[in-house]
Amino acid sequence: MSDSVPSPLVEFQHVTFAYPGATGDRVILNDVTLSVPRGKVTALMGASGGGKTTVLRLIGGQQKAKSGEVLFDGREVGRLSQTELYAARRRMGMLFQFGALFTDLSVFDNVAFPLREHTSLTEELIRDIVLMKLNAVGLRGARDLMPSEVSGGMARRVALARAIVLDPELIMYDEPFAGLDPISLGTAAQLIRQLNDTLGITSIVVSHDLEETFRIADKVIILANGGIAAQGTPEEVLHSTDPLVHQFVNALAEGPVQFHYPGPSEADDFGSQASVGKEKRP
Ligand SMILES: Nc1ncnc2c1ncn2[C@@H]1O[C@H](COP(=O)(O)OP(=O)(O)OP(=O)(O)O)[C@@H](O)[C@H]1O
Repeated sequence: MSDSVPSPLVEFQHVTFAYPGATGDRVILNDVTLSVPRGKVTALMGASGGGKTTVLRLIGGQQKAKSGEVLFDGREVGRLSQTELYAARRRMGMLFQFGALFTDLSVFDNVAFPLREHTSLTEELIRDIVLMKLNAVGLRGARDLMPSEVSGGMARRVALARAIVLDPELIMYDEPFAGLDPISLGTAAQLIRQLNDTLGITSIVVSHDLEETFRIADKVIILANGGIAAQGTPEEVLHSTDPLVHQFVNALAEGPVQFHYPGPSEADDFGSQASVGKEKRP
């Protein structure tokens, strides 16, 4: 059998996940099947609260699927022993929203932290690795600065250097562009693409920024209403005729994905004469 396409690094097979709620379980993912190809940049997009971060947490084993399988490199994450799970997590880098740095450690020591914590490498080797990673994000010269002395965009890059310092096979970015100005955003996006290709890693990017994300992604997965509305190349997704996807790529507030988090009706909260969002005239 010829098998030239490598197996995906991450696969979800019929995954259902719910958070317990006061009035019963709240289903966040319902029978979700998706795959993340090796060596590629996969974007995970969808309306706020749609479960994107939950997908990352299921991959990292911080949450467990209610049913279905979450596979990392062919092994079911939910069935790993504690030791195996830690070993799997060391193969994953995670960069959460603002990638908080330790404020009392220099840029260098921030990046060195995982190496000192998880390896017994000599300080000499640590120095070389840290400077190599800082070089990869263009900040070798900033090694002695404290986090309070770097800009937001630079801090993001330091956090990125720290996330790749243990040479992960998979790197998960949760909203890496949040709060960045357009120029830093473009740089950050290019950096994600470049690191993916030069380090030969697999990247998952959760993002709300359609333009930049579609530009750097090889694959786009759109989550909506607990399921997958689309998955394919950016081109395929852009031309999807699915109304959910159309709403999303055209950033429409009204459509099959509801803007409002489920809750009491406006009439319940504001009375039957409510006209929320409309200014009252004096
Ligand atoms: N620990 C928790 N306990 C209960 N509910 C949670 C918990 N974490 C998240 N949720 C709920 O699960 C849903 C999905 O959350 P998640 O963070 O995965 O969404 P998201 O797509 O990443 O959203 P955003 O784009 O706004 O970051 C949300 O409605 C949220 O309120």
